Amino acid sequence: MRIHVAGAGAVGLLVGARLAEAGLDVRMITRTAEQAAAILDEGILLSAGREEKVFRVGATSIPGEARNGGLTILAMKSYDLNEFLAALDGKPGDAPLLFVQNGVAHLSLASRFRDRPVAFGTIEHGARKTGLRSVEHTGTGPLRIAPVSDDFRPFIPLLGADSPSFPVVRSNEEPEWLLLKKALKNCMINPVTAVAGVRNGMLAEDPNLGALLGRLHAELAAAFPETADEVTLDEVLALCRKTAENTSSMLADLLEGKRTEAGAIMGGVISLARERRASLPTLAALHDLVCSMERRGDRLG
Ligand SMILES: NC(=O)C1=CN([C@@H]2O[C@H](COP(=O)(O)OP(=O)(O)OC[C@H]3O[C@@H](n4cnc5c(N)ncnc54)[C@H](OP(=O)(O)O)[C@@H]3O)[C@@H](O)[C@H]2O)C=CC1
Ligand SMILES: CC(C)(CO)C(=O)C(=O)O
Repeated sequence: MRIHVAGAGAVGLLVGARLAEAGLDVRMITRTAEQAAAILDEGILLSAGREEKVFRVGATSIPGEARNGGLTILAMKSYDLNEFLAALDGKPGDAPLLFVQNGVAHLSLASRFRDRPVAFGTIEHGARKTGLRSVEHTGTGPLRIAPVSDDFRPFIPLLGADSPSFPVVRSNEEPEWLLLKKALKNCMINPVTAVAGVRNGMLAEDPNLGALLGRLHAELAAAFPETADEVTLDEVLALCRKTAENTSSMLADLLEGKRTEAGAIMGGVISLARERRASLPTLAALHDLVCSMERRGDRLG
């Protein structure tokens, strides 16, 4: 089965390379023709520790190619989904879609594709894009996949890529629940690393940043008590250690002067808390700080 990976950033390149490593027929869908040409000519260069490997995959910059059969993994940022999905909207087709964005904002998109099998995934890998066709695997964790309907069959080919360096897990949880738990972790790790300008591992080492993480955790656990047993502070710290060398996706965006997913991750969770009449003052303050840093770019003043 052909797998299209739409969005060849940190996560897209990592996923594309690891699926190709498992022998799946991968084709990247990039935003620019320049990137598609680079990937086609030279393959994806994946580095993990001291190991470097090149994986030959297909590549195109034509979004409509995702209509031509196969399963499509959407690996762009949450705010870029709409533009890409416009190429599929209203077009008949039964090709499965897997969303792997952080945050909760994109959950509502599933209702636009009632004719297709849709699943939502969470990624606990660390990935850093280092060039048009190169990516560093900076931390291993599971790709969990939860289908919107109970039918997992369309996504079974992805289980074929399961390996110690790229665990792929079939989740029996509701997508809303899976994404909420991951979003809470991102609400702790991403803004703190972004504002402090540190890699993930520092949150498990620096006492002040650790205290801030603890405060955020207590606030989120009070607002979402049903997650308390599954999103423990120890688990969040374990994710920081597993991805110690990673710059979180939010910090990476600020460093590159790109738009962040503050709205999809923090904004989405703040809205969910508001519906329960719970307030998240620490998270709201971090949200404002990240938005201000994003707007000002790296300029002083
Ligand atoms: N980085 C990480 O360690 C992790 C990230 N995530 C999540 O994964 C998702 C992706 O993040 P990440 O890979 O870091 O983001 P990146 O910004 O590195 O990559 C996003 C990619 O999507 C491409 N893109 C944007 N619009 C389109 C389009 N219309 N068609 C095709 N490609 C498009 C961008 O292209 P261009 O560069 O040309 O604009 C870019 O290459 C996010 O939701 C993030 O929160 C989850 C776990 C870990
Ligand atoms: C898993 C983690 C925390 C890796 O940095 C991530 O999801 C992100 O950076 O957005």
